[in-house]
This record gives sequence, C-alpha cells and structure tokens, in this order.
Amino acid sequence: MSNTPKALTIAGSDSGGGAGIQADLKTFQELGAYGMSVITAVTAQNTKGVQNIHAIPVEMVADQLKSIADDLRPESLKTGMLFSAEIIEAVSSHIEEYQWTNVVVDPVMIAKGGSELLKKDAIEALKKHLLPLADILTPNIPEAEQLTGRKIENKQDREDAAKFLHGLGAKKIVIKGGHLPNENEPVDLYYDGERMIEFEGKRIITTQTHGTGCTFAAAITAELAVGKSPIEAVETAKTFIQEAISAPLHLGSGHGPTNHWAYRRKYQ
Ligand SMILES: Nc1ncnc2c1ncn2[C@@H]1O[C@H](COP(=O)(O)OP(=O)(O)OP(=O)(O)O)[C@@H](O)[C@H]1O
Ligand SMILES: Cc1ncc(COP(=O)(O)O)c(N)n1
Repeated sequence: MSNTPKALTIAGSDSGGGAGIQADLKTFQELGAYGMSVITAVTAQNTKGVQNIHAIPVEMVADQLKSIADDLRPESLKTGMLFSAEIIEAVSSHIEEYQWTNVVVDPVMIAKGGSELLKKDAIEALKKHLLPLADILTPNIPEAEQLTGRKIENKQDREDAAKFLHGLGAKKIVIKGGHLPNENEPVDLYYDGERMIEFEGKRIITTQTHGTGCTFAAAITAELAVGKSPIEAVETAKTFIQEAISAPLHLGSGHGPTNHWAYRRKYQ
C-alpha cells in the first residue's frame, strides 16, 4: 500500500479555474497531496462573476462520496460550496458514517460578485449538521456574522465570534481577515478553545483575489494530509495565499485568480 497523502475536496466547480474544485486541486498538488474531488454543483463562472449554477442531484453527490470511501480513504478533506440543505445533510452523514478525520469546513456562502453559493435556508443545516464535524472552520468575516447572528466590528467581536462558533461544535476556528477595511492588515484569527493566535499578513491592494478563501482552506487541508499540525497547517496556508496574491496572473477582466504556483517558486 502506498502512503501517499490523499486530500479530498467536496465543493463546486468553477469553470474559470480560480476558485472551487479547481483551486483546491491545484493547491493540493502544489503542497504534495494527491487530490480527489466530489462535485456538488457546476457553476458557469469567470473572473466577471457567476453566470449560472447547476446543482448536482444529491444521490450523485452521495455516490461520489461512496466511490471514494470504498477505495481511497482521504487523510483530510475540505468542504466548499455545498449549495443546499440536502447536500449538507448528505455530506455530514457521510463524514459521520465513515468517521473521516481532518475535516476542514469553508462555509462558502456568497461569491465575490454577489452570487449566492449557499441557499439562505441551508445556513441552519450547516450550523446543525456540519459545524460540529469541523476540525477547522474557516469563515470570512461576513460568513462569521451570518453563523453567529452578530455584527463583527472590532477585534473583541471577532474573538467573541470565534468562541461562539467553538460553542457550536467546531473544534478550531480561523476567522479570516481579508474582508477587513483596506487600511487594516489581513490578520487571520485562530482559536482552538484555549489559544487565540493571530496569523499576520501584508495587505495587497489588488482585484486579483478570486478564490483566496478556497485556496487558503485547501492549503490547510493539504498540510493536514501530509501530517502537519493544525497550527503548522494554518501557518503554511497563510504564506501560500500571501504568495498567491502577491504574484497575480492578470487573467480575465474582472476579479482575477490567484497564482497557485507562486509559493512553490519561492519556497520549494
Ligand atoms: N488583499 C489581500 N492581501 C493579503 N492577503 C489577503 C488579501 N485578501 C485576503 N487575504 C488573505 O486571504 C485569505 C482568504 O481570506 P478572505 O477573507 O479573502 O477569504 P474569503 O472571503 O473566503 O475569500 P473570497 O473573498 O475570495 O471569497 C486569508 O488568509 C486572508 O487574510
Ligand atoms: C464554485 C465556487 N466555490 C467557491 C467560490 C468562492 O470563492 P472564494 O471564496 O474562494 O473566492 C466560488 N466563487 N465558486
């Protein structure tokens, strides 16, 4: 048996290649994990926005999960765009049934251009079924506000939100700082029930940030697959995304994708 680390993404396809499944698989590959995917929805999408969404029937999502479980157990997995309550329930019960570990939940809700990637009525299902299974939950600030029902306006609010989400069952939480005002550095706040750690970054003023959230969570997932600790995984993911935003590819005319090979060029 090979001991090649395997990472799974359960997410939506982005035809433009910058976010979703495509960002996740590129990131897994860059960090040395064999990538596998379960597709929950197909989006017609480019750097200008999301033009259409086709949800995959829940039975087909379950079949993809089963095919992987029957043959290729992942060392870690991440969830991204899950779109509906029924897909969330199917994914959650599968994770429970197979007792999959190193579960990273990126609670994707809204795309950069404003399109809804998670139905409003699915937020409760996410809180009830998936959050308690999350080893690491990675909301951005608007997502943390949705999940807690509280406004986040300062550092104290962010710490309170992290504690609240821990209370809902997520074991570790990273509230990302990308959505802080431009004059603030993009500090990501990590909480594991005991420690609050700030992961610092340097804000780059750019439109080339399509897929930052997916890429960051995928880097954490890849690092967990190769055996790193959660804190080491977040640290590498922070450097990975900083590099990916720093060396943009300038593709398309809207929010361009990040550069998934920038980290390798610098560090490997
Ligand atoms: N302009 C930026 N400069 C440097 N780092 C950034 C910038 N924007 C986001 N980041 C970092 O990228 C990662 C993803 O954060 P962000 O808050 O953007 O997630 P997200 O909102 O889920 O992504 P998206 O906005 O693409 O949906 C975090 O580590 C964050 O600190
Ligand atoms: C299929 C899909 N999944 C997720 C996102 C959000 O992207 P991100 O938050 O990483 O920019 C997206 N735009 N499309």
